[in-house]
Amino acid sequence: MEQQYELYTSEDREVWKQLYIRQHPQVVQFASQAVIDGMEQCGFRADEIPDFRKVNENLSHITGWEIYAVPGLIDNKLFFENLALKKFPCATWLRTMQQLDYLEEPDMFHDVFGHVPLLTNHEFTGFLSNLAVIALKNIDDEDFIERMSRLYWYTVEFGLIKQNGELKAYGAGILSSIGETKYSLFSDKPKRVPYDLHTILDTPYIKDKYQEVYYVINSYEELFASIENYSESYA
Ligand SMILES: C[C@H](O)[C@H](O)[C@H]1CNc2nc(N)[nH]c(=O)c2N1
Ligand SMILES: N[C@@H](Cc1ccccc1)C(=O)O
Ligand SMILES: [Fe+2]
Repeated sequence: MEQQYELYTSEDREVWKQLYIRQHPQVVQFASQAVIDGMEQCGFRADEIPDFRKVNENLSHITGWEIYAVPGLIDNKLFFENLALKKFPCATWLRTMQQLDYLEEPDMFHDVFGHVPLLTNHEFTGFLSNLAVIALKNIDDEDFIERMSRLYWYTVEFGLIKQNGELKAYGAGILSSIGETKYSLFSDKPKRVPYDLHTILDTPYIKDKYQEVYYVINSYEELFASIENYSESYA
C-alpha cells in the first residue's frame, strides 16, 4: 500500500490545518523537549499534509527509521516485525472535523504528528526496536504479547516524563489529542505514577477514552534500561 497523496481532498487539508494550528502550540507548551526538537526536525507545517516520501527522506538520515502506509491497526506480529526493522506503520486517512479533539483509533494525524517526532530520538527508538525484538522472540505467546502491548501502550502511546522537575507528555496518543494533552498533565481524575515495568505489564489498558492512569519516566534511558534484561528473565 502507498500514500496516494493526490487523493487528499480540500477537507483533508482543512482537517490537517485545524489539527496542526490547535495542537502545535500545545506540543510546544506541554510536550517533552525531545518531542519539540523532533517536531522541528520533521518540519511539519499547517498548510501541508506530510508526504511520506519526504518524511522518510528526512527521517532515514536522522535515525534510519522509516514510516510506511497501512490502512489502520495491523496485527501484532506484523507490527512488531516492522518495528524491529525500524519501520513504523502510519495510517494515511484523516479524522473528520467533528473528531478534532479525540479519536478512538489512530489516524494519520496521530501516527505522523504524534509518533514521528520521537522517531528522531536515538534513545527512544532504541527502546522501540528492542521492545519489538523481545516481542518477536515470544510472538506465539499470547499472554506475553498482551503484556508487551501494555508496555507499548503506557509508554509510546500515553507516556509522561519528568523534565527538570516539570511533567511533560511524550506519548503519541496524548500528543495527537487536543483534549487529552492538558487532561493527562493537569486533570485531577487520572492517577500519575512512577514508571515501573512490572506494574505496567500487569495493568490492562482502556482504548476508547481518556486514560485513567499515566506512568511517568525520568528519562528515555530509563525505558531503554528497563527492558535490557527483560527477555532473558521472563521469556
Ligand atoms: C503493540 C500493540 O499491540 C499495539 O496495539 C499495536 C497493534 N497494531 C498497531 N497497528 C498500527 N497500525 N499502529 C499501531 O500503533 C499499532 N499498535
Ligand atoms: N486518541 C488519539 C488516537 C489514538 C487512538 C487509539 C490509540 C492511540 C491513539 C487521538 O485522539 O488522536
Ligand atoms: Fe499510536
